[in-house]
Amino acid sequence: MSIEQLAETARAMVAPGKGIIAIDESSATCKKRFDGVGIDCTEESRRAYRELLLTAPNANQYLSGAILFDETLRQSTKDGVPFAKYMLDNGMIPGIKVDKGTVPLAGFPGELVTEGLDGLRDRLKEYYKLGARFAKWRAVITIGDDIPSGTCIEANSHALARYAALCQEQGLVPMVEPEVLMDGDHDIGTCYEVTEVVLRSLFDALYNQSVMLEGTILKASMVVPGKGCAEQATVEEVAESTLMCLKSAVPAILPGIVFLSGGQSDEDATAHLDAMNRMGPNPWPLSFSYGRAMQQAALKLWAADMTGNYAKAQQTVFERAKANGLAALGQWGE
Ligand SMILES: O=P(O)(O)OC[C@H]1O[C@](O)(COP(=O)(O)O)[C@@H](O)[C@@H]1O
Repeated sequence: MSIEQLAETARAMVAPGKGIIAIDESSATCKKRFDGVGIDCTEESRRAYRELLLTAPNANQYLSGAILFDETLRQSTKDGVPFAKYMLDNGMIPGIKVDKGTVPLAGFPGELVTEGLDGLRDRLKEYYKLGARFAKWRAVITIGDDIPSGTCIEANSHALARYAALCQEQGLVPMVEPEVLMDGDHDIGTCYEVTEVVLRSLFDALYNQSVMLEGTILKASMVVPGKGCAEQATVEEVAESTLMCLKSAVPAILPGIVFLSGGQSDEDATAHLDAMNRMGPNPWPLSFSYGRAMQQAALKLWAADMTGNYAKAQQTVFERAKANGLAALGQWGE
């Protein structure tokens, strides 16, 4: 796979006014979300829910792609069209979550490292055949007393870089996601410092593993105070801090940055993205790869009445996609 083809896919992922819907919850996370609204989590209920999200009428005007879970990439619409084919036919790029989740980092209480490198080359080969053109790996960094440690940051960066190099070898664009969690009572300054160190470490590791940045997308967390912090930040503060942090640590050659929502409200996730784009021009397109901030309204409606609310739930997916697509242009709420 040439770097030009990878770069083309990466640019298409962050095409103007478009972003990504993240529907790659592992079955355990999906169960947590379904339990929250009283839905039985079965292979078929997960399939039906993902169909609702992927086939929301006109949402593809604002969605360049979706991140799927392994199970979903192998599933089809109720009419028998494989989801990957449905997406490609509707102008959306199929992506796949390839990490195998987090485990405690031995010797470092309270810290996590992401697993999934063993056998990854062969899994990527298969995912490519199934239609995936980008792949996501999520590392989790927790802020707390004396953490994150340098060891945790380095271990996660090293794994991210190894996965990214394998993705490019197999023709998939890596979407590297080092998520700094919002859990905790730390202030926005602490989140800034940690995020900056994490990003510097990540780009250092990507460089060391010869990952081509032109064919890489960063999925970043925004710089925000911890959920338990008494002093919450304004939209402008979050946008300014996040932009400054990214500008100080992310090379300009990167084709784009997308954000995770991390537990922010739908409105906040959109407002923050919009504000950052209004503060541009920025070195890279800034867009979204939201999970909860794209889905939670639809999930609630669908849970309340699966048949009666089906169209309404799909309409909210369209509305969330449109709002975030406009925010990616800095034109939300005009
Ligand atoms: O815990 P899991 O199953 O890996 O899922 C974590 C989720 O976090 C994300 O990376 C970001 O989602 P949010 O926007 O809801 O924070 C999703 O892509 C993914 O589904």
